[in-house]
Amino acid sequence: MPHLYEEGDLPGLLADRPDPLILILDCIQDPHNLGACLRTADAAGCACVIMPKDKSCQVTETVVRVSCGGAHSVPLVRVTNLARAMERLKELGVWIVGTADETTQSLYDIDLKGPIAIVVGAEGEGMRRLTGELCDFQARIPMASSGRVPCLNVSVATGVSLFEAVRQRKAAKK
Ligand SMILES: C[S@@+](CC[C@H](N)C(=O)[O-])C[C@H]1O[C@@H](n2cnc3c(N)ncnc32)[C@H](O)[C@@H]1O
Repeated sequence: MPHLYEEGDLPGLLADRPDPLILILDCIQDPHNLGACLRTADAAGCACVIMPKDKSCQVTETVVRVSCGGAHSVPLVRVTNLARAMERLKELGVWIVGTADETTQSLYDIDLKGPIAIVVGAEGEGMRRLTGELCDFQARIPMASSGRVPCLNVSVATGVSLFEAVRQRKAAKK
C-alpha cells in the first residue's frame, strides 16, 4: 500500500532529514508519467512527493505497476491546496525550484545541495501560474538547439532534475 500523508504531516516527515530532497508534481495527468516520477523519486532518495489531492495524480494500479514499488516506498503527501503546501515548505526552510523549458536560468547553475523541492508541471500546460509564482527559482534543462521538440517528457525532466541534485550532493561529500 502507498504511504499516504497530508500537508499537516510535512514537519514530521522532514524532521530527521537535514537537507531533504522533495518532488512536487503539479497536476501530472498520465498514469505512466506519474508512475515513472514516483519510481525516480524513490531512486533519488526523496523525503516525500507532494501532489494535489484531486482527479489528477490518482495513485491507480497502473501508477503503482509503472512505479516498480516506488509508489509503495516514497511517502506521498496529497494536498488539497498545493500553494499552501508550498508556503508551508518555505516556512520549514525548503527552497523551491520550478522547472520550465521556457525560462533562462540553467538548472546546472543552481545549488541543489540544501533543503530543496523540485516542481514539475503538467504534460500540456506545464506548472500552473500560481505554482510558478511561488517558486524561489525557475530553471530549465538545456536542450540541443538542433532538436525539434520544444520540451522533455515530464518524467524525463524529473529524472534529470532529481539526479542533478543527487550528483551535486555526492560531489559535495568527496
Ligand atoms: C511536457 S512539459 C510541459 C511543457 C509546457 N509547454 C510548459 O510550459 O512547461 C512538462 C513538464 O516537464 C518539465 N520540463 C520539460 N522540459 C523541460 C526543460 N527543458 N527544462 C525544464 N523543465 C522541463 C517541466 O516541469 C514541464 O512543466
